[in-house]
Amino acid sequence: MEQTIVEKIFSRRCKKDVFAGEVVMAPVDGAMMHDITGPLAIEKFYEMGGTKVFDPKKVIMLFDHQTPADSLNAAENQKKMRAFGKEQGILNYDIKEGVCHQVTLEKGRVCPGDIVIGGDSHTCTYGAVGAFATGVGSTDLGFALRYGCLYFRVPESIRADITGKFAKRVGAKDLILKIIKEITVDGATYKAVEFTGDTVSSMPMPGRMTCCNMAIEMGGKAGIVPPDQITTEYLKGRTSCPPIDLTSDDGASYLSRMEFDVGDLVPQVAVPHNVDQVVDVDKIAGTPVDQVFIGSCTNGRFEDMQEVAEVLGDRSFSDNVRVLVIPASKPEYLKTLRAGIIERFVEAGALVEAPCCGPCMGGSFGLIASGEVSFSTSNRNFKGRQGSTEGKVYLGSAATAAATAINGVITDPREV
Ligand SMILES: CC(C)[C@H](C(=O)O)[C@@H](O)C(=O)O
Ligand code: SF4
Repeated sequence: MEQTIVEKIFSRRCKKDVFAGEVVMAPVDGAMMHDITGPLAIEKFYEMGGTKVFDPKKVIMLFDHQTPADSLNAAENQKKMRAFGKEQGILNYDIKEGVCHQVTLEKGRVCPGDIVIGGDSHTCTYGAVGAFATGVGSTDLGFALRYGCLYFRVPESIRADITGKFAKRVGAKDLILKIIKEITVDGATYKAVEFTGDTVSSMPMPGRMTCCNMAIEMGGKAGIVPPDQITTEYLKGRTSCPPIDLTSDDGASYLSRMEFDVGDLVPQVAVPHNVDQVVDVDKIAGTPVDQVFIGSCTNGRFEDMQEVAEVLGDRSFSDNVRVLVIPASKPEYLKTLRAGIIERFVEAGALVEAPCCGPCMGGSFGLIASGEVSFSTSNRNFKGRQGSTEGKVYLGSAATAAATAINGVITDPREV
């Protein structure tokens, strides 16, 4: 019987043909843990009688959410994880590398066809390299650390066929916001969203990461892009993955198939307080903002920084806006630095911080007060997401964030 890419991955790893709807115990090829959910997973691991993790080489450990430790509690959690990493022989990237999902991919910890879990909902980002990757709770993570496997219900797939060429200043973030608007915040609950079509097959890795990252914002269990030459190029020099041919069969069964043409797509913005409340930028252009955050696992890569720099040119950011820029990882930070872009941002009035989650989830620094408005390149705008429950968060691309930071009001990046 013909299979989707996700069914193929589970069949390969379970060594038998499996299809959507089946519950299987599957081996995990990677387990990511960070400073927020890691400590509880460790507790669960011990509670289940664990002494040695299933394979220290398959555990990815780092701290990114509350870094450098912003409270005594965070410091204690990180201390606990450092000790566990040491005891178990796990390579711990600690606070030095940046946001978990960016780091996991750029360190070559995920191969096409892998099954990877992480104690974080945006683990679905790794679908960008053709892996099945999903966020799990700390109990599941603790179980996987102990046994190296986990129960999964093989998800049905929704296929998003995307065609056409993006207009200038329009890209992957606008596309995924448009898709979320169509599917809604729970329209893909426990489903895999497969991104295909000529727009995706020619999309560079950063855009694929942005799309897969936000699969969870539709309730998706996973997002996935069929691995191809772009994937191979990305993985080169990072890791050596066994060759694998992974595409869905023509007759594979999908829950639904959707088509999107990006040719006439305009910049999209998610307005408070849900990610599927998406409008064309002109509908809310002129809305004053207090803070602009450019960063996160969704849009904190060099390409995003480069686009901000292009939109900015030799101007300054608005005096009425606090502009926080946080490259997602050390290599992305260094690339931005070496291109002279960080210097430009600082001159223009931004505060550039070292790689971490920053204000993305309002757990660390850069919070907004009641009545304040944030424009953010991240992935969530729930009430209270970036500070006060009386604040508002708008989401959009790096280009739209840049234009907004220049004018101090939400601005169409094609018009600056
Ligand atoms: C802290 C963590 C559990 C959380 C997640 O799972 O996504 C965070 O990364 C987020 O973006 O809200
Ligand atoms: S950058 Fe934001 S969305 Fe990504 S892992 Fe950190 S808190 Fe979660």
